[in-house]
Amino acid sequence: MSVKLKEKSVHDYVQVKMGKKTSPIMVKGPIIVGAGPSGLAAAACLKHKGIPSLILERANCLASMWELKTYDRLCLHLPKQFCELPLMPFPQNVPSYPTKKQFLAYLKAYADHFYIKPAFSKTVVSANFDHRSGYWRVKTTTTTTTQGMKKEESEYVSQWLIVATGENAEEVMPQIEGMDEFEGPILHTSSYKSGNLFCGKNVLVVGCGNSGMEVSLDLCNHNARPSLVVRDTVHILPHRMFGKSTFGLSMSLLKWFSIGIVDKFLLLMSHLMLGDTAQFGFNRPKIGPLELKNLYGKTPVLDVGTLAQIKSGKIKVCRGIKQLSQHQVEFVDGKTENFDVIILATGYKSNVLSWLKGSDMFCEKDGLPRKAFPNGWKGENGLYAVGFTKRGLFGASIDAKRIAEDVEHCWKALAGENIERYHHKQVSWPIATHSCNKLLLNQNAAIGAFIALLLA
Ligand SMILES: Cc1cc2nc3c(=O)[nH]c(=O)nc-3n(C[C@H](O)[C@H](O)[C@H](O)COP(=O)(O)OP(=O)(O)OC[C@H]3O[C@@H](n4cnc5c(N)ncnc54)[C@H](O)[C@@H]3O)c2cc1C
Ligand SMILES: NC(=O)C1=CN([C@@H]2O[C@H](COP(=O)(O)OP(=O)(O)OC[C@H]3O[C@@H](n4cnc5c(N)ncnc54)[C@H](OP(=O)(O)O)[C@@H]3O)[C@@H](O)[C@H]2O)C=CC1
Ligand SMILES: O=C(O)C(=O)Cc1c[nH]c2ccccc12
Repeated sequence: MSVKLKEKSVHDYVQVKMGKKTSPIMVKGPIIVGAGPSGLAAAACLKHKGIPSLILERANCLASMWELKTYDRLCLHLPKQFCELPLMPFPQNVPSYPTKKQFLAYLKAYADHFYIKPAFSKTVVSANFDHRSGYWRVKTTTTTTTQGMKKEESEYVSQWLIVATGENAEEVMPQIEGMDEFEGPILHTSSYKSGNLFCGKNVLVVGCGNSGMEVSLDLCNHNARPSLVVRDTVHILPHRMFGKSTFGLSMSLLKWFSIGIVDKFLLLMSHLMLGDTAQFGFNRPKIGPLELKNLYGKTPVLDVGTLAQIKSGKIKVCRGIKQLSQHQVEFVDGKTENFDVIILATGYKSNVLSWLKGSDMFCEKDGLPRKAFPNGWKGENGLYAVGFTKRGLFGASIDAKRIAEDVEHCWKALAGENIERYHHKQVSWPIATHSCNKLLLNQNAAIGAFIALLLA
């Protein structure tokens, strides 16, 4: 059964002032942290089941990682059917590998379709489960610049908390000896837009994941002189094989063959199509590409033309960095070279541990769920995680569907006890006198204040 609810925006939530203290904002349905693809997918799956939710987002736009932290030439590496969110496919006129702009347009249409209206500029700074009340208490700060810098603090309360802040929430900024002495700019790929700013410059790109490889190619196409730091082993695969996407082909093969066999096939094809990558400085890991992704989440590089530029000598490959000085970089093999700019393509990390308190669902080492895929989505006390599977957008969609189903069980229990009253007596929804809730919850201000008192 799905329960139709009146649409609500964050402005409809009740906030009660009690003296100087602002009362918590009671949220109907789950609080979702993050308005990226994962948060949107979770909100849409819930909405589809008639369950409202509230997304808290630190940026002032949807999918801020895609909007603000990606380079101009970025396209999805995987075909669109592996990147669509639940319940709404990409439009047919979008190409197989959507551009960043097309992907963002799809996400906007998705949010509009499901009437998802996140609360923007709300950075979640802490989330605690209150065992007394059985509710999650989520604190945010808002920084507004309209009347100078103004910091506002708010608290939101719900019995469900869905973490959707992503595997790429913060940049990994390595500490390299002599970094302070280097006189040129040092930037992370999250602030790199295009090679046109670097024409004629010697640029060192640190890190050879998909970002580092593609940024090196972009620099090359804009007549900069890139060098790429490769400190460890990496799998490079052709982006396409037999006119099909390597990823899509692998997924089809995995239906029939073991991961070991598919990996052997991928390595053979890669050798035939790209040659021995070790000759160009890319030693392959001992574990095959799909197995490595599966076990450790390390994504193989899907080559979109970088290797050809390396073969032609337009992009140089260097070993790990030993230290930096004013203009120079010394590598671990003793070589030194002058550079104008350093671009850190050193990846990203989760930020969950910095704000989620009192839960051991996430591992202290990497801020990802402790339980391996496909079980990482569910924690204790109404806590969920979406988009931490190391399986890209496809993994996020799987999580979102599971979470919505799980919340629905509890929501239905709620509905079962209140549906009669909702329909016949026209009271506001939900009035929670049910097994999942430990508190009476209404959106009316007086009860809001009462709960605020309990929580204080
Ligand atoms: C360059 C790049 C390209 C990629 N391409 C692909 C691809 O082609 N296919 C694929 O499947 N995957 C791809 N990925 C993987 C990527 O992780 C997903 O595409 C996707 O963005 C993940 O969505 P998400 O919502 O989990 O995280 P994000 O998109 O990172 O969204 C998380 C949101 O949470 C917000 N947030 C973080 N902390 C807080 C806080 N404390 N309070 C409030 N809000 C907060 C952030 O501002 C952000 O808007 C790519 C990743 C990168 C970096
Ligand atoms: N079009 C697309 O679909 C694209 C997708 N992506 C995805 O975005 C995610 C992030 O990718 P990306 O930004 O490349 O990050 P990754 O984490 O995939 O790669 C980071 C790279 O930096 C290296 N590195 C880290 N620290 C250092 C250091 N101190 N010195 C030298 N090298 C270092 C890592 O090496 P090591 O392995 O040794 O730690 C690794 O090669 C991935 O999932 C990727 O697939 C990215 C770009 C395009
Ligand atoms: O871009 C990413 O990081 C992704 O997670 C997408 C992805 C999931 N599984 C893969 C296997 C090979 C290449 C990319 C991916």
